[in-house]
Amino acid sequence: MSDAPLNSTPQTGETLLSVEGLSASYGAVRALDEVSLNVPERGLCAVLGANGAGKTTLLRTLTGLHRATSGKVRLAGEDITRLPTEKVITRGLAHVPEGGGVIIELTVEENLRLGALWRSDRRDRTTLDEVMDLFPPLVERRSRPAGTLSGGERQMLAIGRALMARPKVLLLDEPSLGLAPLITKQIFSLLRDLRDRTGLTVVLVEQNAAGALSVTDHGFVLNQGRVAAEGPSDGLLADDRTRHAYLGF
Ligand SMILES: Nc1ncnc2c1ncn2[C@@H]1O[C@H](COP(=O)(O)OP(=O)(O)OP(=O)(O)O)[C@@H](O)[C@H]1O
Repeated sequence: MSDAPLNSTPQTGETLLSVEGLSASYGAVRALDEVSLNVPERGLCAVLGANGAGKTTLLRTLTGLHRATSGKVRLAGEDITRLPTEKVITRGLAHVPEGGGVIIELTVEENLRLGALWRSDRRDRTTLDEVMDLFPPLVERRSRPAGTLSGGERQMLAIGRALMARPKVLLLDEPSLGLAPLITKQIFSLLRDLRDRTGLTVVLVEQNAAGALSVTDHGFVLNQGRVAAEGPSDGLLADDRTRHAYLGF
């Protein structure tokens, strides 16, 4: 999506994000153990698993916030495994952390502008207007402090801020956390619309496995730092063994 307008039409694509044998540890705790997965261009993928399965560590390692002990991460064919986080962002990976991380004292617009800080080009205004178009509820709240927004609106703002960097891939860590079921559903549909309208590639980390599988195309299930199952989301939803063993429903 980096140079295309935010409303360009999606087409099917090849592998955009490739993870090969990725391992990461916290001291003696091996949080990721040879994780391999491929995310296609314009894919909408879920990464699922119980508490402590390694989902957050996977996202943090992809974006250079945590160092891999071995393995490779490639974005559009380029090895980004050892790049510092700011370079990973400029290459096209944007990360919405758990809780969104918006700054409540700043206005909606100021939060959005922060997302463009790492961009090398200076088309701030175009991107701000494009992002506002994607999230109509943010337009009328543009000058209000982010602290006055509802939980769902804050999550929208966090997503919008990540889009300001014009990413190729959007990584989201548990956007449903703390949201009511109806709002969670709206955020999940919004991600799907975003992918459909802009061609963005989305990786959605979730503990709400049923909700995430109902909106994504493909799912990866982590268990104790390893990929325990993967496949089309509707297949995983129908797979009793995987659901009972790893997804808790
Ligand atoms: N800062 C840390 N220091 C030590 N161990 C950690 C740290 N962060 C995570 N871990 C451990 O690494 C493993 C993977 O944790 P991670 O947070 O990646 O899992 P998760 O699937 O995101 O879980 P959750 O859904 O609870 O966030 C767990 O065993 C966890 O206890």
